[in-house]
Amino acid sequence: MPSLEEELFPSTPGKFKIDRGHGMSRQFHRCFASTSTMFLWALFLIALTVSYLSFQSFVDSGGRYFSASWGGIQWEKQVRNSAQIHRSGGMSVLVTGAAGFVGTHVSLALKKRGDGVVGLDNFNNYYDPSLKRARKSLLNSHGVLVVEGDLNDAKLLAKLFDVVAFTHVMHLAAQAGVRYAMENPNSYVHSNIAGLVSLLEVCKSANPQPAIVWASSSSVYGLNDKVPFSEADRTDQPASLYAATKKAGEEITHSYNHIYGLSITGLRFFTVYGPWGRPDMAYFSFTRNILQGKPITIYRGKNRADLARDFTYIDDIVKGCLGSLDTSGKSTGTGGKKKGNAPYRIFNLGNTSPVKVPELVNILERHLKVKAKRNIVDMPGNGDVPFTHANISLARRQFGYKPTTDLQTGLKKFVRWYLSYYGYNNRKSLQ
Ligand SMILES: O=C(O)[C@H]1O[C@H](OP(=O)(O)OP(=O)(O)OC[C@H]2O[C@@H](n3ccc(=O)[nH]c3=O)[C@H](O)[C@@H]2O)[C@H](O)[C@@H](O)[C@H]1O
Repeated sequence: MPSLEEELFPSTPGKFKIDRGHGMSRQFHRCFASTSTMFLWALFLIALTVSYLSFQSFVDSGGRYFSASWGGIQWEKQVRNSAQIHRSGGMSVLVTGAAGFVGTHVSLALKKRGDGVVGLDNFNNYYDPSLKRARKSLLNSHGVLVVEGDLNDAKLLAKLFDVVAFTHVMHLAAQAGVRYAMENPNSYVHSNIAGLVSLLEVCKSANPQPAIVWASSSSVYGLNDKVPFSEADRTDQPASLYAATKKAGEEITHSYNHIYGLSITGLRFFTVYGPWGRPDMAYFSFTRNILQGKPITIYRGKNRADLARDFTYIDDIVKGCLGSLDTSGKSTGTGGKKKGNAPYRIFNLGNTSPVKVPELVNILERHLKVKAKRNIVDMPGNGDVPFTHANISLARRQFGYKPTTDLQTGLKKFVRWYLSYYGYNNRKSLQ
């Protein structure tokens, strides 16, 4: 006896048996056959649509399945735990760039005083990612989860805001470095422009909207030669693409403040240094080279003038970041709609006492007890500015910002950390 399927879809058309003797029955049979065919086709199409949709959602969440590590009930639980507030009046903060230099220190300080902290970092290889992994371990050991992901992953950002109603965002993720912008300009656009906008888009739609404090840079003063640099000074002459993207960030955040009522605070950091610092920065790479007996290149400005920086110790910067978070004021919008004016602030966070680069090297030599092999060259046209010097009175007035660590003291702490981190303390002599 043929099955229903065989009856409807005979293997060869010739096998289809037609009963010529019974017209009614033949019509009925034809009608039945075509209804069943349509039914099966419909089933087939539904199945096709369902499998297409589930494949699509699988691909959409590809970031999760293919490249990294977020999503799922367990992950959400970890995010919630990390964001848990342990003091009255505390905040829950999303720290972007948490495995970076400033991000690590700020995350630890927030966690230590009882705030909830969730970190986000893409662990790119601009500099040794193993240092970022070590910072991540440090954060984990203090109960701070660092989610691995990129600012441009809007789905991940939205998910984080679904899981936690962050009160604040401390946005420190960026492509840093002044001179590297000539090598890899697109990385600055990717992180400092596109990444910033991606973050602001999610923040503006969040309900409640968080207040945002973010890292701008002293480099926005560019060719400004009015000293010390005040927030009201001109910032329309950037000397590097890095500076230009940070300046663009100030304008972009202003537009989100204006349209959506996001509370924004931009912090112009002045050459931040200290333990767990960035290996691409001069104080760090000079230390490495001096210890390895390699020469260091010291740039010199016009007319053989030494370059100078308002080097600022990390602990002072952390105090400035926390002071900014504490006084940020609320965003006013909900669901992407502005409900009133929100604060828009910009502060210098510097040390107010510039030091010439050769003097920085003198201090390192004393702490390391090793002479540097100095190679002094005229500053190439690489985006550097001759000097920086912060006026910090605005931050002092607003939240009592007062740096207390001079370069001599700060570098001593950095060198102690460096020797211990890279294992020099266990060796008989410095190499
Ligand atoms: O305040 C900022 O907004 C920026 O600070 C930092 O930039 P810079 O002030 O340029 O720091 P850094 O590279 O340590 O060079 C220090 C000095 O050493 C000189 N320098 C540098 C390298 C070298 O080989 N030789 C040399 O003389 C160099 O010419 C300069 O005079 C951050 O990197 C940047 O991300 C941003 O945050």
